[in-house]
Amino acid sequence: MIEVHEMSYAYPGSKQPILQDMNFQIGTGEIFGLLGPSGAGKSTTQKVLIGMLKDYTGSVKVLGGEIARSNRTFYEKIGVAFEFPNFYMRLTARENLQMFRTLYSVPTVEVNEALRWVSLEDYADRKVQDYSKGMKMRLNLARSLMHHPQLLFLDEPTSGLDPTNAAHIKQLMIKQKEEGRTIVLTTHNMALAEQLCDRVAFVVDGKIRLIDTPARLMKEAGQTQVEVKYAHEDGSVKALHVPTHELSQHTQFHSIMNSHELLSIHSHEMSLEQLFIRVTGRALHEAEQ
Ligand SMILES: Nc1ncnc2c1ncn2[C@@H]1O[C@H](COP(=O)(O)OP(=O)(O)OP(=O)(O)O)[C@@H](O)[C@H]1O
Repeated sequence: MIEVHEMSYAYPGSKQPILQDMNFQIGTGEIFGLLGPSGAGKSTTQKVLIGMLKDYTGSVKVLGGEIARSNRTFYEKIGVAFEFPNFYMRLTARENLQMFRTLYSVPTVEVNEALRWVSLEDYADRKVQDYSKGMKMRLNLARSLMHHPQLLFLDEPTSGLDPTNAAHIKQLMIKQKEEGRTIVLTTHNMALAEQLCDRVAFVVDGKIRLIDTPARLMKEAGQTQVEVKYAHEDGSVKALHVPTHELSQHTQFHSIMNSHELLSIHSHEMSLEQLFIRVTGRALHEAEQ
């Protein structure tokens, strides 16, 4: 479905390539997650994959052909929902989708049906300018699915959604996968990646550091780890996480055990998020660095 070989990309005018020597394949029916902190290059990678940025080096084959040479029919086979959708704000959701439908030469779903997919049927006749950010995102997802694309590119598909709507969108993605579609998504959200993705790629500074299934990643990094909560000198509560097998050699752990008031100790499995920090040395969200 997608084959990327030694792909690098530099934005015009920038000296350094933003993406460097990327290699990966995505199979039909897979949900593939590009995970990484802000500025890692996830969106740029997606823009190369959808043919928006064609001046890459290396090879990028999508749906059988080199993407730099793709033609209009390619866009009838893919669906794209990026974070900032381009809607006609003064038109209603229904009018917007009707307008987008006319752009396709392939069969498209009825507008009401598309709105039902994302639970917006009751707001069909409201102007998009009066939609919340989350509603616009859902409308954008409906737009990207209207023409039954084989391949979907989603940028942060659940960001900004409340838990109910996020769960609904997750179900919609699972349904798309069950119907045989391939999904490439970007996210900062490790929980989403764990729940949805068949495989994930850790992207940092424009490079892919690791690709695997969430289950295998967690098994390999695996083991359990111990979380120690202790009282810090400044009065705050601090936490330290140590893989169980490193406990006997872990100097900081021993120092805390000997010199601080311990509030709790328990063991749990390492999350994908903690694994990301271990593998890349970087946090997914700046506040955690
Ligand atoms: N049009 C552009 N021209 C020059 N540099 C750009 C352009 N767009 C993005 N960049 C730079 O490319 C790098 C990667 O950006 P990109 O948007 O791909 O990251 P990201 O991982 O998707 O981040 P986020 O999670 O915040 O969306 C950043 O350093 C960004 O500043």
